[in-house]
Amino acid sequence: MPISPAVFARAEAVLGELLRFAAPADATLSQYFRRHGELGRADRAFVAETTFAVLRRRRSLTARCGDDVTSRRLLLASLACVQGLNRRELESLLRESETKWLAEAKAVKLADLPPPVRCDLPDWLYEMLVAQMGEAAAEALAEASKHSAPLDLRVNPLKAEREAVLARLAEDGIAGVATPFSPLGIRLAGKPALARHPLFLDGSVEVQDEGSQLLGYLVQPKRGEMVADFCAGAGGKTLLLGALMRSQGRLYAFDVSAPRLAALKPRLARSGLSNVHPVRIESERDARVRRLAGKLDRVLVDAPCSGLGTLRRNPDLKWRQTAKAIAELAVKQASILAAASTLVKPGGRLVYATCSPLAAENDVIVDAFLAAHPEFVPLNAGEVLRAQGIAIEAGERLRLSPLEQGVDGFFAAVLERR
Ligand SMILES: C[S@@+](CC[C@H](N)C(=O)[O-])C[C@H]1O[C@@H](n2cnc3c(N)ncnc32)[C@H](O)[C@@H]1O
Repeated sequence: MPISPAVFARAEAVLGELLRFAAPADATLSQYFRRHGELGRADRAFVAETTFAVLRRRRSLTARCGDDVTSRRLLLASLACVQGLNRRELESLLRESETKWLAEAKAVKLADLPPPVRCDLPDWLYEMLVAQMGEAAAEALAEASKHSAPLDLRVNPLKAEREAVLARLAEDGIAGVATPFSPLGIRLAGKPALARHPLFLDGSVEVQDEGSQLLGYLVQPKRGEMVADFCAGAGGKTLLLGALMRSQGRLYAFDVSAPRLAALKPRLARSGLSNVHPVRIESERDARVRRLAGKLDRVLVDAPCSGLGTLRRNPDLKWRQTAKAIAELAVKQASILAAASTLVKPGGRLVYATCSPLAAENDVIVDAFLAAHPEFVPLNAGEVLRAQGIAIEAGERLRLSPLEQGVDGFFAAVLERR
């Protein structure tokens, strides 16, 4: 089917909005779709996929476009050079005057472009990654981060078993397999709309990247324990922690954002959990936090971070983040980790995690914390996971990436109070 010029024009309009970077790309896209209810499912998918494809490779596509960089040309260059559509497939869209330009765009060799351009990273981020892991690894990570992520589900063990969920999904024509690491994960082959599926509505499954699921296993909460998810947000990890506790004990879901905690409410209702206590706090030094000092068995700090480990889902982040923002985040991360650590009782566990590959947000924060808090000692993250039957190659600190494990980029350190 030739691409309809009308749908292409929609993609052009959306890309124009996205490239202003006024808001997160997924929010801008959802708002556009809400304003344009007349767009069907296939058209929405085309708009979403083609515009995100440009965000993933904005810098190399810009280089291909030459002097005249427009949303239209970026989209055409992406369709031709990345998605590999030929002249005939693009016939319905191409203007006479564009054929020579497109041939030139296609002739550009990625290998001839400067490394940050061919990696589709801003200079500052490319340099940070190279300083940390070397050129080859930075380039490989950048490449793996340009692919779209699969849709992962997590089975809610209070409501269902993974095998039964897989069988039910297959009956409904939804192909999926068990994830290699998380005992509760399912990786779907496509991206079906699940919001109205009975398994989603009755809380048997939630959408959660496998990497995010593994962080719950690092916390490893037990029934009846006192636990806090310090930066709970909309509760992706809270729900797993609550289920691992078999809905027994007390699980505080702290966050400074009321809208995010509000988004946790319907998910909690579906999950069947009754041990979760969402609490909006003013800051990490809130009196409601201080009151729990020394009382908790496990605390997860899923710190606010650059999100640069989630570029497969949020490719706009690499263009919206700045080195200055990373430095500011680091100050916040250190402060949250220090405050959260005061809740942990002797023998209790503290897990610090981010969805960023940057040492500045990860090892630097944990190293400084350990230096200032000799009462905490590191546990080996790989051993913690393997002791639960999760066969993963990991050392003291967990480092997950789209390149190595095919999941979002996560970092986690497991600490124990003596
Ligand atoms: C990485 S997100 C959490 C994602 C969530 N844990 C999940 O799995 O869906 C970080 C969260 O930290 C929250 N946050 C920011 N500053 C905070 C603070 N000082 N104390 C607690 N939470 C904070 C943000 O509102 C955001 O929801």
